[in-house]
Parts: sequence; C-alpha cells; structure tokens
Amino acid sequence: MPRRERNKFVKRGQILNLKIEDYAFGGKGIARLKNEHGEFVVFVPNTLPGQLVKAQVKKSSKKYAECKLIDVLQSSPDEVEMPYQDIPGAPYIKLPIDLQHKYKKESTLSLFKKIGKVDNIEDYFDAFISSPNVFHYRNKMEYGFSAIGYDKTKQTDVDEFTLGFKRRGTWWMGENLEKDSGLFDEAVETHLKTIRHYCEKTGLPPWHAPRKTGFFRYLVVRKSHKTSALLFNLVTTSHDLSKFDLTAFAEFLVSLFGDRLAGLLHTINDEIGDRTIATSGSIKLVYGKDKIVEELLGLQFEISMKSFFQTNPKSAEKLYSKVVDYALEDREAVDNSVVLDLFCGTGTIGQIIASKANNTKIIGVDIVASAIEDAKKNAQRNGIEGLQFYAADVGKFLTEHPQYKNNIKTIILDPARAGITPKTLKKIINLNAKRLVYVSCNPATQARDIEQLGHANYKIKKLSLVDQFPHTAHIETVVLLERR
Ligand SMILES: C[S@@+](CC[C@H](N)C(=O)[O-])C[C@H]1O[C@@H](n2cnc3c(N)ncnc32)[C@H](O)[C@@H]1O
Repeated sequence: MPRRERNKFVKRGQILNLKIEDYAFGGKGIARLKNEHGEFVVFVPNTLPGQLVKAQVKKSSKKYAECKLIDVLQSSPDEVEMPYQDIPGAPYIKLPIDLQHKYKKESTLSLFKKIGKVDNIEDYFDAFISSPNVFHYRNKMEYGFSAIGYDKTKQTDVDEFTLGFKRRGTWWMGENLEKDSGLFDEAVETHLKTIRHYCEKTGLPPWHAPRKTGFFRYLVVRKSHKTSALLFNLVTTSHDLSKFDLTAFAEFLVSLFGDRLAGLLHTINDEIGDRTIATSGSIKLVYGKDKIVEELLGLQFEISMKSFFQTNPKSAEKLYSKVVDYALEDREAVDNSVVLDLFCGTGTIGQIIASKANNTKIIGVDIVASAIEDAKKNAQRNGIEGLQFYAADVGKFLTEHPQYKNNIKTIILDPARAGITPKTLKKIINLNAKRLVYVSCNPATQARDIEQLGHANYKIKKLSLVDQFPHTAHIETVVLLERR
C-alpha cells in the first residue's frame, strides 16, 4: 500500500457503515469517525441525519472523506412512509417537508457565511418560499430503457428489459418504475409499466449501456400544468427502426392518455455516449403537435421539447414574483429606464417586469440561440413591447455594447449552476448599476460571486429561498444587492 494511503484515516475504495449525524449544503449527510488521533468527517451525498448507511470512499484526505452512497441500511426516525416508489431523484421524499425546509435554510445560510463572508446573513433573510405543490410538481421527466436490471433478492445484475431510472449510483443498471414516484404526472407514471410491456413485446432490445447497443433508449415526457397536455419523445437508435411501427405506438399512447396526448416525437440517437442529452439527434414529429403551451403569471409560453423551461412552473411563479418584487421595490430604478436581464433564457423575467413597469426597456441576453428565438416569440405572443433579445455570451455582449456603462440602474442576473465567470462579473460591476437582483440555482457559486461583489461595494439587502424542488437537495435563491 502506498505510504500516503497508509496514513489516511480511511482509504479510497473502502466500504464503510456510517451513522449520519448532520446535514451539509447540497444534500450531503455528515458522519464522524473517531480514533486516537481525533475526529474525522465523512460526507455522504443524498443521506440524512439519523440514517445508517453503507457507503464507499471516493476521495480521502487528512481531514475528511467524500463517499458514494451504496445503500440505506436503516431509516432515520424522522422518515415517514410514502405511497410512492423510491427513486434516486427524490432522496428526501420520506422526510416531512418542514424538516426538508429547515435543513435547506440552515445549510444555505451557513454557506453565505462561509463562502460569501456575510456573517450576519440572518439579518437580511426575507422569506422561505415553499413549492405550492409538494408532490407531482415536475413538468418534465426523462425515463431510460436498460437491458440490465437488478435482482433485489440475489443482490446482483440481471438481464431484464427495464424502463425507469438508473439504479442509484450505477450507470449501467436500470430500475423499473412500477408506480407513481410522486414527482411527475401520476397517470404517466402509473401507465409507464404498460408502455414498458408494449415496447418489450416488440422483441426489440433496450439499450445495453456497457455494450452500447440496443434500440430503445429514452422516453421523455413534457407536461403543461395549465392544460394537462402531454408531449412525448421516444428516443431510439436507427438500428431496427424499420421493425418498429411509430404510428401504432402513437395510437397506443392515445389509448392510454386520450386527448391529453398533444404529440409524439421520435428522435434517432446513434451516439454511443450514455450521457447524451435525450433530445439530441435527428428529431421528427410522428403525431400531433411538437409544442405545448404553459402559463406563468398570466403570460403564455410555447414550449418545445428542447427549450428550457422551469421544471416546477407553479413554484417558478413564486420565484419570479419575488424577483420582480425586488426589482420593482425601487420604481425609480426601473420605470423610464433600461433594465438588463442577463442569462435571460426564454426571457420570462424580463417579460414580467416589462408588463408591470412603466416605459421600461428590457435587454435580454442569453448564449443559447434557440432560447432567444423562443423569448422573442413569447414576447410577441403576449403582446409585450419594449423588449430586445440578443443571443450572445454575456461577457462578449458587454464588451461590444459599452453604451450601457453608467446608464443602467437595475440588472437581473440568473446564471447557470457555474455562476458568473470572474471576467464577466468584473464587466457587470463596471456597468455601475445601482441594484442587482441575483437569482441562482446554485447558492455555492452565488455566494462566491457575492463575496466579489462585496469588494465592489455591493451589499446584500434581502435574501429569499425558494424550494423549487421538494425532496431533492436543490434550493433556489434570490438576492437583492445595492451599491453603497
Ligand atoms: C438558469 S437559466 C436562466 C433562466 C431564465 N432566467 C428563465 O427564467 O428562463 C441560465 C441561463 O444562462 C445561459 N447561459 C449560460 N452561460 C451563458 C453565457 N456565458 N452567456 C449568456 N448566457 C449564458 C443558459 O443558456 C441559460 O439559459
């Protein structure tokens, strides 16, 4: 054994049984090991205080180790029975929602203290906004086909046609979704096993991840919470396609969902990478329409299979209302002026502000051209004027448009999980805006950026947390910053 490994408290690859005692940001359970040298901390994602878990060490240093969860050996006394199937995407579903909120709030605020260096963050805390629907809140789900399943009794891999999600912690094994997971549409998930039986009966093979062969790959479903319409996308390889009757599959879906079925798309994806997004490849409409319409705060949005749209629309309404409240709190900094909506996606926030403010011009910028196209169409559809959208990298856009420097009072920021790059953040600071409303789906990178903004005299005025994804570790934050 190498010397470095010998000196460590635990070794990489080692299997440990751990009692989880605490909860760290991002859904990491904390266990503590003790020996004559003192205490050693072990993090295990997707676990919660009170559980006894089996985990494997992935990374080990002198002070702590990071593990991968293998199995929950004993539930936490806080957990309650649920009528739903346990899936990797909802590791905390058995924890009462109030406790989930408590863990999310405490761990997020402590992150702002540690990374953001805001010791008195509690003083700025405004609201914890719960999701209006705690269950069945999602509007999109990606189910995967697999040729390898898991035999629970024998605790081993088996050759099996599965449709559902990956087995927790594995990339090669699938697990059937036999009933409602409590996250997406109840009827779709109740019927998923019927869809699986239909596909299995064709005799065509599901995807075999290690061999990278097979026909059936994914079934993606989008739902409009406004109209209940369902849009399906069946992803297969091209091999054996002539043996599969797509029209008959569409008719079968109609027999299950009736007029809820808005459309069926078929995607051919022959790429071998299993991590390929399920909607990449050549896409063709088989039945109905390729779009569904969703409503948010009274505005209508057309959503295609590929376009980004908030996954929990009812909660997104709450999130957007908070963003708009913060922005409109100082009308003088919004009315009769230009507001930048940076990382605007499909332009939702900008449209809501434009519909409520007086004579405000919104400039939306996003790097994804199709999102900008959708943003333009949506603004037109809603009859909202005063919006201009640009498909560009925010950093490049700001370099190419120096006219905004010293001319902007309010900026909306809603970057992706990685946060804002230091170079772009500098350009945003140089705009010299009075107020920033910074929305984030990853408070860890937001806290990092807020530390930098602090050096440029932007101070937090208010902070709200929005629980967009109950039963997961995710939390969305809205922070209002003002320049002193
Ligand atoms: C969280 S989403 C924003 C969602 C948007 N506010 C909405 O409600 O539809 C983050 C967005 O940042 C965009 N993005 C990522 N990197 C970018 C960059 N360098 N420049 C511009 N946009 C970027 C992504 O395309 C994505 O739409």
